[in-house]
Amino acid sequence: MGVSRPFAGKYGLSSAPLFPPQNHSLLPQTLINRLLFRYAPFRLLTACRTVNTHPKNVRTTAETAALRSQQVPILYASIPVSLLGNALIALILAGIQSQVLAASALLIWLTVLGVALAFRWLLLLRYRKASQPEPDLWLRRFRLSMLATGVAWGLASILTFPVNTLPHQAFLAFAIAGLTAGANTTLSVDRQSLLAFTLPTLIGLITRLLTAGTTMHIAMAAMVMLYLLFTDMIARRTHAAIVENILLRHAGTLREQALRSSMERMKQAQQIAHLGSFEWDLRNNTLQWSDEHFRLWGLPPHSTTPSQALFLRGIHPDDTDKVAQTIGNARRSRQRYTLNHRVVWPDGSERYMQNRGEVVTDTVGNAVAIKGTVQDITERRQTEEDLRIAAIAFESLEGIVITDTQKLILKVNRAFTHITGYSSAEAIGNPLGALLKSSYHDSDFYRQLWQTLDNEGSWQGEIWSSRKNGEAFPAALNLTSVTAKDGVTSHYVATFFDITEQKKSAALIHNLAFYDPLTELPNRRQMQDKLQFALLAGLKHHQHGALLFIDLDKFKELNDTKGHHIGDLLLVEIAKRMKRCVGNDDTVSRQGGDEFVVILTHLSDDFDEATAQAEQVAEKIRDAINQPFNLQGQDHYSSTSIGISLFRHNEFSVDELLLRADTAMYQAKRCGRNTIRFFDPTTHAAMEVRIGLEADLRTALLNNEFSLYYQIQTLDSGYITGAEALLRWHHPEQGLIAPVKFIPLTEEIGLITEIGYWTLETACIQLKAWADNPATAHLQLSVNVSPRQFHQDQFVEKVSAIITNTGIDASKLKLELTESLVLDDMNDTIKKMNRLKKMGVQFSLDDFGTGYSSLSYLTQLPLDQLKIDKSFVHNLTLKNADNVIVQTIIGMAITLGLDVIAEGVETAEQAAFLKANYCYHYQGYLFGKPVPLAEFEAALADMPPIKQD
Ligand SMILES: Nc1nc2c(ncn2[C@@H]2O[C@H](COP(=O)(O)O[C@H]3[C@@H](O)[C@H](n4cnc5c(=O)[nH]c(N)nc54)O[C@@H]3COP(=O)(O)O)[C@@H](O)[C@H]2O)c(=O)[nH]1
Repeated sequence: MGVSRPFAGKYGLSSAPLFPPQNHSLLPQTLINRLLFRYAPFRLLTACRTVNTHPKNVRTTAETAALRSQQVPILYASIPVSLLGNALIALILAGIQSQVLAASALLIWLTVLGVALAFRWLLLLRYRKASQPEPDLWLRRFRLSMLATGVAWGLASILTFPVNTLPHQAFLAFAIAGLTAGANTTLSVDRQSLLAFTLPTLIGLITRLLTAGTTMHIAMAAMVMLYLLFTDMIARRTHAAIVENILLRHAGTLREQALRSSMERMKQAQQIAHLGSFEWDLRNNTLQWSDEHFRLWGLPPHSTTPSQALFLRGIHPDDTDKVAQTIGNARRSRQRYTLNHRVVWPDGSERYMQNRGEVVTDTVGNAVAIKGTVQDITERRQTEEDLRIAAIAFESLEGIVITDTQKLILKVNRAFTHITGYSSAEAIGNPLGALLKSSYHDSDFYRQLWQTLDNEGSWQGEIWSSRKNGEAFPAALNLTSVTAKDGVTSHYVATFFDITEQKKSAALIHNLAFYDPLTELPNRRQMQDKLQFALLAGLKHHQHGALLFIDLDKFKELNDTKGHHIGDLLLVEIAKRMKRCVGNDDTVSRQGGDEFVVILTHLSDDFDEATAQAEQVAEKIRDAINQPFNLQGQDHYSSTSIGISLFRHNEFSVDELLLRADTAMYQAKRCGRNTIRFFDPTTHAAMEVRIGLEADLRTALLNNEFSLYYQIQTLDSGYITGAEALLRWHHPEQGLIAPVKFIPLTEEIGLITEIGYWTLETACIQLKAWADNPATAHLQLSVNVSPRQFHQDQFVEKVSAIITNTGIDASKLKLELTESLVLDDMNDTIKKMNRLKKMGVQFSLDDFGTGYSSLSYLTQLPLDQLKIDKSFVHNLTLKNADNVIVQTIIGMAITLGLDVIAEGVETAEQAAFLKANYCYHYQGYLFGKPVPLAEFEAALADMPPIKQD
């Protein structure tokens, strides 16, 4: 089978016959070849399977398949018409031939033909039913059916050939010629089918004509053969044209499909690459956009007609000028351009585009179009940005190491080199584990580290690593495994900081927080922690511990006289000596100032023995501190007061213990310093009361809880000369509290000055009130002054201010001073008294007789009165010694020209004795107890003053 030359050339097919004749010059041989090779029934039946391997006549399998798929339906579609034609011709032929032939012969032939046609009919039915008919198979079946039909028609020439009637013979030949002519048109789509039909049909006729033997018959046979030859030639041309047509259509379809799929692929590729294309025809200002271009502008493909306005509308306003300028320049210069700009989608989101274009020119160089592409580079930009940030981050101050899955180093950053000393080249390829190794951790540590990393994907912690120079350094390390999308670990990343400085700072902070910077001893906080530990867990069962509260005696004086730097030197030396006095398990701490606390642990189970042990250590400390100190070349002697409190497992809280030791220390101070005292519960109770009172006292003045009571001072005649103002504290819970219970405390805590001025001012206000009333204008008021208040620098000024402010007659104010006050600093006392004296203030020496009571100092003081202490008055007439003392005091007063008053006069006998001994001025319960103002004034009214002679 061949195809036409042009077609074959175009499609690589050959028009050469499948079995070309070997020698064209030999006509009989050619004929034989044709008959044997080209027209042999066997050849016909197998032709569709034959593969032509001739290089110039190669038809692709696809083309063959396409040909088959076109041929078979055409052939089967021709069956109904063909059957009808066959049946009609057969019946007409049988009708005509029956005139001259036996019916039996015709019947046989008709039956044979009927079977062949029925076979074709059934074949058609089965073909129609086949869901996916296999073209080769159905073609072979078709050809077989045509061969059967051809044989049946060939038999017609043998069985229905009338021997004697030429017209009937001619009719037969005419019918067969018509039949084959019809087949030539319907079967030329497949030459094999055509030949399968025509050859047996005509060979039957030719054979019958030749066997008739007449010249006419031989001529007819020759004519039939010529007919066969020419119809075959026509059939070949028709067939070639049909095949070419089919293959052309097939090739066209293929090209179209290829083009379509190529277009589709390009569209997909553009969509995947976010690459749109455009063409701008400058002559008519029209734009063509690809689907993707629309999408890049945030629009559905071809939802609108692309235009310059649409293009510019999509550009970010800030980029419009740049875009217009770049494209304008390209248009003028005919140059290609590339520019990046933003596009704002209708929903407001922004995308980054890369726009490339080139100018198309006509033959004379005029710009006629701009073609180009637009690509969404938002993700790429983001990735580039991420990479840039990652690169910056990689070069952070943190050491970074990236390893492969074998934990072999792939990459390190500059900080890594800076910290470890290893260059990138030295590190890469080495195991990370080797870098992390140091003698600070055992193998278990590293095993757990890698295990945690493998199991949990990360490890964080502090690790000691080594630098290149062998120096170990602490690092805060973070190990993380990097997993790919499939969850498989692809890398490990180690980030670390050198925390050497942090560690140093932390140690410094710790020292500052827990140690006293001067002595380097544990400070109060650490002492409390240690004490807490000793109480909870530090002591074995039943074992005792002891807390020593140590306060230096007169340290303030050293500080004040020699300066703080000398005081600091002493504290440092004392800390050293103390440390030498205790065991390794014991703690010496500095509380602040000159206070130290020592915790002794592991003392005996036996209380007495533990007491002895603690006392022994305390004495050792006291003795050590009693040794002279050399402070900048000068000897200094110091002493301490030590309070001790013993404790056992969790018996007391830290605060309780400290309070106990402090109380004991306070006791030691009161016992004359350089003393050791153990905590005594009685003292403690007193201390607790004292502490409570102290707290209350601090708010008493503010809360107006103080008042003055007044006690009459009278002459023997009953003339009331005045009163002594005595302070009273109305405690909100405890009621009235006597001065003996709180005055000493106010002196200790320094509140006495403030309270003293309140007393003085209140008394002066009262004096002024009395002065304004003629009935009381003569009254004097005695006010007690505490030593601390009197020795205050501003005492005189303050008293003066009160006198001035209240507007009293200063001579009506009598300040009572004690002997101890006066003797404490005689010079200062005399100066102050003289200054006040000049204002008119009077002075009485209180509690006289209980102290020094020396004439020598009395003469130096500007006194007005001596007040005989009530302790002597109490035993008057009962105790001769007191009688003598009182008589002596009265004598001294008379000698010095001073007034004398006796206090504590409770009985008439006492008053009589005093009067008999020339003391005419009294104060005591006999005349009146200290009472509130109203009572005092009522008593005044009841006891009208008796005029003195
Ligand atoms: N610095 C200040 N000291 C003050 C002030 N007010 C009082 N005091 C001192 O408190 C001490 C006790 O005083 P008080 O309890 O008020 O006792 C006084 C009298 O009540 C008591 N007195 C007087 N007469 C008798 C008596 O016949 N019998 C007796 N048993 N006691 C009597 O004497 C105290 C007065 O003493 P004195 O001041 O020494 O004259 C006492 O030391 C007060 O000084 C104050 O405001 N400031």
